[in-house]
Amino acid sequence: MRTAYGVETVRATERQLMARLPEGTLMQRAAAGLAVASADLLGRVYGSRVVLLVGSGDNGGDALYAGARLARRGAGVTALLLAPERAHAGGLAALRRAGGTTVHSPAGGRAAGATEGAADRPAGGSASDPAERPAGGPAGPTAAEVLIERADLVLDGIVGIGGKGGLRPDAARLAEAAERSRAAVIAVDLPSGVDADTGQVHGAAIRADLTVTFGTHKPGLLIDPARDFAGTVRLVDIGLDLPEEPALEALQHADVARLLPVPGPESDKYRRGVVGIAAGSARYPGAAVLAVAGALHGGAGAVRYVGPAGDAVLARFPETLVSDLGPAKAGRVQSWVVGPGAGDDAATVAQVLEADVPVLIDADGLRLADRDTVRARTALTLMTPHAGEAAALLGVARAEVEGARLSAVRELAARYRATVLLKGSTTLVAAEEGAVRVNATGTSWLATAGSGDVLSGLAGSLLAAGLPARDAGSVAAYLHGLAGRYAADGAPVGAQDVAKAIARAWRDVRD
Ligand SMILES: NC(=O)C1=CN([C@@H]2O[C@H](COP(=O)(O)OP(=O)(O)OC[C@H]3O[C@@H](n4cnc5c(N)ncnc54)[C@H](O)[C@@H]3O)[C@@H](O)[C@H]2O)[C@@H](O)CC1
Ligand SMILES: [K+]
Repeated sequence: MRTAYGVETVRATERQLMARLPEGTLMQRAAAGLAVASADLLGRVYGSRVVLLVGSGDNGGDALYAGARLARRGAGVTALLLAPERAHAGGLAALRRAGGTTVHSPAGGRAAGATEGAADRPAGGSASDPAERPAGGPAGPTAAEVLIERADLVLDGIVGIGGKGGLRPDAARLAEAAERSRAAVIAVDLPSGVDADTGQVHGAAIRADLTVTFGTHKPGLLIDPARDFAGTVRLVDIGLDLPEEPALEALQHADVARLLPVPGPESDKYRRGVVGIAAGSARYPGAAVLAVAGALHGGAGAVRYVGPAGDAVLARFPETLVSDLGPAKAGRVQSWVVGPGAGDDAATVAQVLEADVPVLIDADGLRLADRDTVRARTALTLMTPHAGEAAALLGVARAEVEGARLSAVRELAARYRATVLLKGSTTLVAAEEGAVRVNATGTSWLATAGSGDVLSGLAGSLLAAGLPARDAGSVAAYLHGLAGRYAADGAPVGAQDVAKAIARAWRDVRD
């Protein structure tokens, strides 16, 4: 299991540990790990050009100490100090002792004002806003920008877990220069400008190829949009003694393998669970077929279908038990999936919600379900909205959900007293309490019509097999994401192909 802890927890555990260790030990551990990761990325340290972006906190300290280690191995290291008077004193001294140089960098000075290797001098004037640049003619690159442009590696130590809001203008300009440069960019602890706890990005942020994070992953490193800024994430152990329950957790192959329902010698189709699918309409029969396709691959012993698309379902999947009597009279099931392609059939949704078994509500079902009835249910409820549907359920704009996915999914779970799976490039699953699960196996090719119907069937099937809602949702998202990758293989993919590839995902996870 990959886990992530929020800033408050990191700070508390760091305090405990620091009280027992000589001063500066943790920063040295962090810097050592950062230097190793930098050397790995550079390949050859000797003769390489390394630029450190240094803010006013300990994040900058990490960068300076790592820069000192690289300088000792023969790299040419220049630190751009955003606030020289507040830069980490010990780190500055270490860098200078190792032969590194420092440059004052509110990015105002023109390139002519900077000489590479000029130690301890301002890189030009103090103008830090484009409006303050010398008038007349297009402004050339600043000294800092030229250094970044020529670098092989940029270490982003502008701000770490102490960051508040988006980057300030002078820091934002360095982030833009780093993005333009061909240099590899390593974010120290997390990309400056992203919110460690939520994954929100307010304005400019560093775009990293690699993030070297200390002690634990931070939630923001696993959730979009911030995840996209982090690149590959490498965790450096600094010895933190973290509490049992993380803020966020991400299943890995071994976790999924442990959770998958596997039939024993005594199993028959009823003991393995029957999943009921109440989906599709005369207008959208395909949604029923796809939900059934997902359900057949989810580990339940049988799939029961109710709705107007029975013929279409049977034509594709003759093993389905089809009924046209409606959910209440269809026969026993251990879980229901309701909503995909349901159109305006509110009566079916209402009948399903009355059942005393776990219910998965998706798509049209999310719109048609009576909210008080959902809240009052005693059996499990799993809701599977995409960002647009989540926005409608919360009464906010879609962009608000997309920008703050973690708080949106938590809020939905609390408001509807349900487990909620929020679909997207990083799918999140939140129950009313406990760690939120994040899934990152997906691919953007999965954003295809019908793909969500397959996911619903799959997750519903896992519910019927007896998995709790959080496990059913996160295991389904994991398998579905993998299946999407296999089916797409770098090219557009249809939902049916995703359903077919679930078996391969299942086998790979169990191997
Ligand atoms: N506390 C510890 O034991 C350890 C901390 N470490 C490092 O220390 C970092 C935390 O250090 P700090 O608490 O000093 O905080 P940071 O260095 O993350 O940031 C604080 C400074 O950044 C400035 N700042 C805040 N928001 C900004 C923004 N949007 N734009 C520009 N500047 C901004 C603040 O004015 C403040 O001076 C971690 O992320 C990690 O890199 C590591 O050395 C490991 C050990
Ligand atoms: K950083």
